[in-house]
Amino acid sequence: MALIIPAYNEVETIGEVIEVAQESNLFNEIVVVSDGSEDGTVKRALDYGVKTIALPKNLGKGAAMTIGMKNTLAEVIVFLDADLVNLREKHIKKLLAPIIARRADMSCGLFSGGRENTDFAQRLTPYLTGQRALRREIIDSYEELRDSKFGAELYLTKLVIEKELKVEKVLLEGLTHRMKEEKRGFIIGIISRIKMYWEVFKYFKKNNLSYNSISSTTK
Ligand SMILES: O=c1ccn([C@@H]2O[C@H](COP(=O)(O)OP(=O)(O)O)[C@@H](O)[C@H]2O)c(=O)[nH]1
Ligand SMILES: O=C(O)[C@@H](COP(=O)(O)O)O[C@H]1O[C@H](CO)[C@@H](O)[C@H](O)[C@H]1O
Repeated sequence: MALIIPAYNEVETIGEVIEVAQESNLFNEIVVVSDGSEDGTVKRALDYGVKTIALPKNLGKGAAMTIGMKNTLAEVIVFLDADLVNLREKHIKKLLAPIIARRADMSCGLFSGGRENTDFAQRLTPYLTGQRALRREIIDSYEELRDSKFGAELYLTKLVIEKELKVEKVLLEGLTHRMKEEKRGFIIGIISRIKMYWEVFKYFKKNNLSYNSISSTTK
């Protein structure tokens, strides 16, 4: 089992995410992909002795996830964002349980009871969550994932629709993340948020997805 953490300038939080994952002893491998970070993300990851790939420039979240997958042979993959706050071993166990028991092909972890604003965002768009576990065999196009940028979660959601995969939604109690406005300040945060939703929207349109089908995957 491998944990992949795509990370773009997440020095504040990545250490805690790696530490919890290491202490859980659940993973054979932890792969951090720094997506052109300019802060101390790479150094912080290396301090923990995990496999760390430092991309020289920012290629987008989908590319970081793809490069992470290409750097492990593990059959079961967990994706966690690097900006999580209050991550606990129980969250990782909950994400993995449906996959290990073969009840589901993918699990989607949703913030619950962490902070109202981050809970709210995930109630609104649960199919965009970055916290997932899956078997690598379900990925049918690394190129598509690589080029998807913030459409990466919609790519995974599209797989669920096309392949009629079984998804289990799990509540990750007390978990939250640093919002863009908290990481980058209000103005740059809002601009990054608009850019992110634009990338999600572009992927949605390009792939002729329907709101009903994507939202049905995390009902
Ligand atoms: O170009 C990017 C943007 C984000 N991320 C990572 O993807 C995860 C989810 O990103 P988020 O939605 O929090 O967006 P951000 O706030 O980083 O724009 C985090 O671990 C980010 O560091 C990435 O690897 N490359
Ligand atoms: O929660 C959300 O609405 C967005 C943006 O979160 P923040 O601006 O960082 O609070 O983040 C989600 O969507 C992204 C795009 O699909 C994913 O990459 C993130 O993992 C997910 O948390």
